[in-house]
Amino acid sequence: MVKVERNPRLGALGGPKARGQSSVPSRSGSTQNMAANIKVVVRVRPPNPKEMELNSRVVIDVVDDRMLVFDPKEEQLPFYHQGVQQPNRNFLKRPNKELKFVFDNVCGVNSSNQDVFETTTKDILASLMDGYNCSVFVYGATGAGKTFTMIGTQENPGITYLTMEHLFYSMNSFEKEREFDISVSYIEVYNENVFDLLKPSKTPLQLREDNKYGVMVAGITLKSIKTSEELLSMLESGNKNRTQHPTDANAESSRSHAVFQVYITMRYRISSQVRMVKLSMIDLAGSERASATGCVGQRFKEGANINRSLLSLGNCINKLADGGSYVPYRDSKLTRLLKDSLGGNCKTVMIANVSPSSLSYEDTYNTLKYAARANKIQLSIKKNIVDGDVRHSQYVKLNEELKKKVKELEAKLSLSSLKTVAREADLVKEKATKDWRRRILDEERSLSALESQLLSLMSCQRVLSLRHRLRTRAFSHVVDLAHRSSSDGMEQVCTEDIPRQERAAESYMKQSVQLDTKILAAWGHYSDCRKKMDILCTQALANCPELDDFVKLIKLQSQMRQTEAKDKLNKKLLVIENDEINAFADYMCEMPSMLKKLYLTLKGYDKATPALTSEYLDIMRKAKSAKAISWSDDDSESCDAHFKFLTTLDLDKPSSIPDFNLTRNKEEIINSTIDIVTDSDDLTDIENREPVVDCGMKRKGTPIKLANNETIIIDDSFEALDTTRTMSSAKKIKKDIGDIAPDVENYASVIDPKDLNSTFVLAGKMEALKKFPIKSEPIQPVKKGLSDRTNTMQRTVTFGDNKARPVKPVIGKAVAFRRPAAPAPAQGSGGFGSTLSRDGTPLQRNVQEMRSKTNVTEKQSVGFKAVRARERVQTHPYSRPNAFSRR
Ligand SMILES: Nc1ncnc2c1ncn2[C@@H]1O[C@H](COP(=O)(O)OP(=O)(O)OP(=O)(O)O)[C@@H](O)[C@H]1O
Repeated sequence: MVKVERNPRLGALGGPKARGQSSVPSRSGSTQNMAANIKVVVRVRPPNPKEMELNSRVVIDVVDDRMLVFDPKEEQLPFYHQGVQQPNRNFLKRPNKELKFVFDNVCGVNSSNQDVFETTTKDILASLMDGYNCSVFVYGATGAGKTFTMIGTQENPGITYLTMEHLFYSMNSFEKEREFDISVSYIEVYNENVFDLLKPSKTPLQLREDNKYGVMVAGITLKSIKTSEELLSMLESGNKNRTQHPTDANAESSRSHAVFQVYITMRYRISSQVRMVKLSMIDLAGSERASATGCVGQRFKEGANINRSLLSLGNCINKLADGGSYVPYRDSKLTRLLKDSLGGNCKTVMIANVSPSSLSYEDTYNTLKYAARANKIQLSIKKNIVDGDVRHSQYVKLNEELKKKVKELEAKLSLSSLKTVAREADLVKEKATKDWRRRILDEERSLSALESQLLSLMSCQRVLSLRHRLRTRAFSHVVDLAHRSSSDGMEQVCTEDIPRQERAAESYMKQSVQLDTKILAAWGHYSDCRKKMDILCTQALANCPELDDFVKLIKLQSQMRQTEAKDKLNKKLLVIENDEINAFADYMCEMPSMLKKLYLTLKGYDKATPALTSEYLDIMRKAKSAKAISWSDDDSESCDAHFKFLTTLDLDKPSSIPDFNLTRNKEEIINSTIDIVTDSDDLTDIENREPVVDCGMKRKGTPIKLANNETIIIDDSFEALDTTRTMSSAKKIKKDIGDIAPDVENYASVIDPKDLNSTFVLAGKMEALKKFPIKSEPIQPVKKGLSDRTNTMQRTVTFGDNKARPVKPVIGKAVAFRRPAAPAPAQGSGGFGSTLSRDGTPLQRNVQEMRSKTNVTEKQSVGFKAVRARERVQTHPYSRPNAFSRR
């Protein structure tokens, strides 16, 4: 069976003429696409001496200029056996393939390079001059005659020379109408490296691929030539640089693929049309079998690389012939270089060189197969024309495009510069914001430190104030107990505590003054810092409004610090108050049972009068009700000023520790004298009375610190005379009232006569004064109170000499706390806490004696009785807390 490989182009186009007709020269200047196949020409070289020597069989039978038969049937002589012709002479012999191939041209063994040129590049030269890229490459096994075909010899130049010669001839013929510019390059691909043959270098050149210009060799040398002779000498020198080594198959075997390229620029003189075309002429290295070439070492490696690149070429041809979408051009440098020739915008001629000898049977067969496959490759080619007019219009268009692009770029640039400016502005703004933040934070740190210090001092102030309040309360109670107790032991116990309390009060005064001073100083610093901070925040917000949240946060932090400090303080106050309440609760629990015992004892002795019983029952009733817990939902408005002071930390307006006994300022106290409020005559209902509240009015039993550092306690049973007069006037008074005020002498002996603020005691003055007619001058209303000394009631007392003298009577009795300093009498000077009066007699007895001395009537002694009654009542433990709780 004969296998026939048909060229499909034949049927479709009807021969070379049909293809030539498809090439329509353009006058319009526009590019025209054209579909064409690769032109495949097979050249069969003559048998070389070796083949002839070995008498190898001829496996190529060239039928005509387009057809050949591979491995044709051999002509067999008839074989007769016993006169009978036998069908097969040699049974073991492989049957011939007898494959018929039809190509665009087949050049037989007798064909010259000129013949090959005529059938190959001469045709495509017309296309080249018409504006098409053209490509010629020779393919075949080693020693098949590729280089001979391409380059040739001196006597028989190859198609490169012939083509170029013809090209120059054509150029000359077109010289009148076109201008030509021609330059050439010559490179080789050796071991997958590209080298420049016109400028030999060991450094390989790199391939670059561009969508518009296709594959390009970077750094390639382009030589301008004017004549074919120039080309010939150039090819000669280039070939000398080409890598060639002798092999068993070829004495001058080319070990590289050589690519000769001609770049032609044609400018039409009339139309200004420009056509830029490229002619590529490629002499491939031959495929080889190691067994045939006998290559080892470097040659073997070369052969492997050659085969690899040719294999890639074969793959590309197969893919292109099959119409595959992906063609593996990038598999090798060779296929990358031939990409344009095989599948791009190029008219391509493939010359397949084969040996006619059966020694190259396989190579020839493969070459023919590849050639037949390549013949199927459909190319889409177009003219590379740039019309002169078009060029002008294109220039205009290009110019406009470029202008547009310039504008775009300028816009981008200005936008970018705007952005840069904006970014710079942002940076400046950011820096300013950061700066403000830093400044605020620095100021905040200082403010926070001062604030913490101030809060700490104020907290200390509050705690101190509370402690003092509690201490004073307890002290008052002790004093009451001491003063009213009928038990000497109790009085002794209480009075022993007095000096300590006195020292504590003094210490408190000092501490409070120190604290006030410190707070005032700290507040000054804090206030300054806060003002600075406020100014800073205002400025920051004016410059950077976005700092609003930050400033709010800073202020919030300050408020939080205050709240935390207040919480801490309140907890502390609560603990202190709680301890106090617990102590008082214990006291509360014990007292009723004791009272009950005492009452029952008295009752047992039949000493419990109805009034006493009534009082007892009343007290017990109150005790029961006091035990009951009552919840108060009163808000802070019902709290006293001291409580408010304790529980608030006002950084806007720091306040001094208010004296819950003396609400006036210290200076006022110092400059004032004392008005003593008395319970008047009837003291039986003492518990039902309103307690003395502030405004300087002193409750009985309240210790009062005088300006001369004396502390007195008020007793309501006598009148005390506060005087700012000299001692002489005091003595005068004493003289005037006689012996009814015996302790004046005693007391006066221990006070500084020069101290006009000294207070002395006129015991029993009330009774004494009653003996004398007193002319009251009710001109000015009586005003009790420490706040305004000038309003103190004044009386004119007419003493024994009938001379009226202004006297400033003070109701009550002021008894000095302080024990007289040496040379105080051993038996005591009658200060408070002593069981002795000023004259050394016990207080109770003193009273009795006073009564007897002054002959006070029973009616007049109501006051004394009242004292005793009050003593009984006020020893009741509930009386004091109750009184305080209502402040
Ligand atoms: N048509 C021909 N007429 C006369 N001699 C030829 C012809 N073709 C080839 N030869 C000779 O055959 C030998 C090998 O040819 P050539 O070097 O061209 O082979 P090649 O295919 O280029 O081999 P390689 O691939 O190894 O370079 C050369 O000596 C050459 O002169």
